[in-house]
Amino acid sequence: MANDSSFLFAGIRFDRKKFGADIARFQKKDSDTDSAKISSAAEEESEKTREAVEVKAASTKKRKRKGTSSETVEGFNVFRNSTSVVQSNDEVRADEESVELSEKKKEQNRQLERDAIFRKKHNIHVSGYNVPSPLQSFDELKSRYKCPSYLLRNLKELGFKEPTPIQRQAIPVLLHGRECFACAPTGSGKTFAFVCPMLMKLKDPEKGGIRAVILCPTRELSAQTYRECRKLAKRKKFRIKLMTKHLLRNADFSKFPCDILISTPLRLRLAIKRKKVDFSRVEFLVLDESDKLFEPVLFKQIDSVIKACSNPSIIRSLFSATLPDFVEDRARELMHDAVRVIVGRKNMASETIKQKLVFTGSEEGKLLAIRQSFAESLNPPVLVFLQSKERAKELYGELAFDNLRVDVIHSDLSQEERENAVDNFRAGKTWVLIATDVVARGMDFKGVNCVINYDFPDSAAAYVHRIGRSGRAGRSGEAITFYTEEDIPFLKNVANLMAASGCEVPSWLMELRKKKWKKHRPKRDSISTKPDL
Ligand SMILES: Nc1ncnc2c1ncn2[C@@H]1O[C@H](COP(=O)(O)OP(=O)(O)OP(=O)(O)O)[C@@H](O)[C@H]1O
Repeated sequence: MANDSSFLFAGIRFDRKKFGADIARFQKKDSDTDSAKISSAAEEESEKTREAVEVKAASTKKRKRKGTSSETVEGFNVFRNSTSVVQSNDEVRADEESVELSEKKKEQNRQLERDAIFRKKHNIHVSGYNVPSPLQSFDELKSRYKCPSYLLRNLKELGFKEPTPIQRQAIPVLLHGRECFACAPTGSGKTFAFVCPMLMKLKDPEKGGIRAVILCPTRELSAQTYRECRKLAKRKKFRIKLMTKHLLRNADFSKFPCDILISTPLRLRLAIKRKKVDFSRVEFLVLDESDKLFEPVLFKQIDSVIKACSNPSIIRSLFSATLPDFVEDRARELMHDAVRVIVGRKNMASETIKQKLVFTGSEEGKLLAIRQSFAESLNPPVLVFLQSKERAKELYGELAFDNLRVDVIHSDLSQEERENAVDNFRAGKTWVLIATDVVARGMDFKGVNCVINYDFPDSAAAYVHRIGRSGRAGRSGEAITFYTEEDIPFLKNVANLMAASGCEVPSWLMELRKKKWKKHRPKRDSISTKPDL
């Protein structure tokens, strides 16, 4: 009978854990009833049999596993269905690891979700593999990336309380050693977005050659970036150098300790060609206003710099407020596993600028309109853009005697004259600065209240960058664009940019047809009212 019962119960799994309460109840009754005794005996028997079977199974399993694992069977744990489950240490660990892994995965997914919500809130769009989480605050520079205190102190002194959207995303990307191409509106703090990770990664000053390079399309912008870098690196003895004509001529580049070098592409190209400057140790290369640098005229120059920066672990980044597709394509070819960061919409004008179009009919109409505008309400500083240096000089010739504090900047001036023009405008000594596109990009003249496009810009990018000299760092600004008959084919292009950045545009403008707009610099009548001698 015992054999019979053991036969009957062999293989039956009774989940003692699950039915623990019932077992206790039955066990209590067992003492009173025969049937209960029988059942208890049967269960005991079954338990013995089960144990025997399971020990056998375990030893078989152990034998099977011999050679692959020397772990001993710990014992019986869970009874599942009708088969015995015996877990080795390995299996237990594997189970634990898989639980841990799935927890980790779940937490990663939750973090991805939080990042996506946060990015949406700040209008940040990213693409690329495994993009690092954006910064919630500058405090995270310390908690996540051990930012040195000198830099945090400098930030405080500059009055930077919260990171701007481009800083929130581009800084972690670069700190993770990822290459990056980024597009964010004018005046949105792109300079700090690349200087901050650069300073953090360089850690301390070193003597062994050039370690980081920032390329800017104009001398004015190079000089500005140099000043910004020095402000941010205050209290740390980094060797930050601006490649001037003087430096290029006189420096001994065989012994040139330099942590960060800022330059226009032409000067670096000359440094490579004439002075055989070694760029093979460069760890960071930034192409600021990258779409300008990728234009054919400058591309040859930057190409030689990119090639000279041969360090295989170099981190390259591209920044601009306008990022045409051809630049993205080049960037992808050039970079490894790059992250793309776009704030707002690509190639969009800043939303803090009130934009207006004014029909002036003719060149005379433009001069009248600007005089009238200044007479009614001159709210300096005002920046006026023209399409060529000749026209800038002509307008200056007209306005210089109008009892305005007016100055002019263009490429025919000496370096010193250009610097003076910028400094005087910054200091408020000049109210109206007449300019060519030489100061259209990157220049951070704080508090420019109004930009006047005296001559219609020659491209969408030129429009976005010119008007972006006002309305910076969250401040409001104004942009007025004069147009004549010749510019009408391209009005729709400006209207689209205006509408995209939230300005009201008359419906008739939106109904116009859009025309491909590039290098629109029509021959215009002279501005000068003085008789030719
Ligand atoms: N986090 C911040 N908080 C407040 N101000 C900031 C912050 N970051 C930068 N700024 C300020 O914003 C201004 C514009 O910054 P920056 O010149 O870097 O803009 P940008 O995006 O490079 O513009 P552009 O496209 O015209 O070159 C500067 O005066 C800078 O000091």
